[in-house]
Amino acid sequence: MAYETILVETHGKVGLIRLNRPQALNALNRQIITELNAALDAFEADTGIGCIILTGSEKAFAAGADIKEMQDFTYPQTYLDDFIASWERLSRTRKPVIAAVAGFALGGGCELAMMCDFILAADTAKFGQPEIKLGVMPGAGGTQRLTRFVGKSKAMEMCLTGRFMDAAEAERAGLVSRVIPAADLVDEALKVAAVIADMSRPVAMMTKESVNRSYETTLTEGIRFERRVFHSMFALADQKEGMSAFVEKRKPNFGG
Ligand SMILES: CC(C)=CC(=O)SCCNC(=O)CCNC(=O)[C@H](O)C(C)(C)COP(=O)(O)OP(=O)(O)OC[C@H]1O[C@@H](n2cnc3c(N)ncnc32)[C@H](O)[C@@H]1OP(=O)(O)O
Repeated sequence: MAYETILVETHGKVGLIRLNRPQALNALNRQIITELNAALDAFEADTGIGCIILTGSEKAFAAGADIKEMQDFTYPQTYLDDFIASWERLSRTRKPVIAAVAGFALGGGCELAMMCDFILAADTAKFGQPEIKLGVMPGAGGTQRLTRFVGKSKAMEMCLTGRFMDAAEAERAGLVSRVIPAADLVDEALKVAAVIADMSRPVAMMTKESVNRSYETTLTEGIRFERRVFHSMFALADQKEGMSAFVEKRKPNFGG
């Protein structure tokens, strides 16, 4: 597929997807979501890729859903088309996905970042759910994921006032895993992604699935799920390789 609104690169075992509609601060229209989903499908199918990075530009990760495209939508159209459902493709990605966020991550942009497995933020990053200022509310998981990440009080304040959170506040609140100088963001994300991509592929994917399960089940069920998946890892050659490498004082070479 030829892409017009995203740039796609591979760096060794890492797939990099860059949102690229600079004239609209990466506002998320149908085309950009369709292309993002196609790139995710391609990286998932590529056995050479072990980790994916989603990033934007220096000014904007994404300034939200495309307001100019949305402004004339009607209720029957949004319902019948199940508007936004296709965005969830990102959250169903089985390989690990890192969001590398610089500049604005607003509305659907913040929601897209939260669908990734963790967020590395540039010191320029600004997160917000300003939909209320447009007469709507978040529709791509903002009220749910933001609340789980930063707690009810902060999520409620952000969704009800549209206030932006800077990178330092986002780190304190647990929305992002780390803040990085803007100039180093993508290089650092590539380094982190390369570390993940060198791990056992099935173990990384099962670890992702297990951490995500904690958001969807009770503690007892989550612990049971984790233990069963953990047991299954002893069927993997990578478990033998990882533990032998430790005992033999060498670097493991995981085959996946
Ligand atoms: C997922 C769901 C269901 C909902 C949503 O996501 S709703 C959208 C939520 N996001 C927003 O409300 C943010 C809207 N944008 C802004 O508030 C500002 O653009 C800004 C604060 C991010 C940046 O302001 P700045 O003054 O630096 O830049 P602008 O001149 O305002 O923007 C440049 C250029 O980009 C267009 N733009 C920006 N955001 C969007 C958007 N979400 N949809 C469509 N277009 C957007 C903006 O109109 C301008 O283009 P023009 O010069 O051609 O008007």
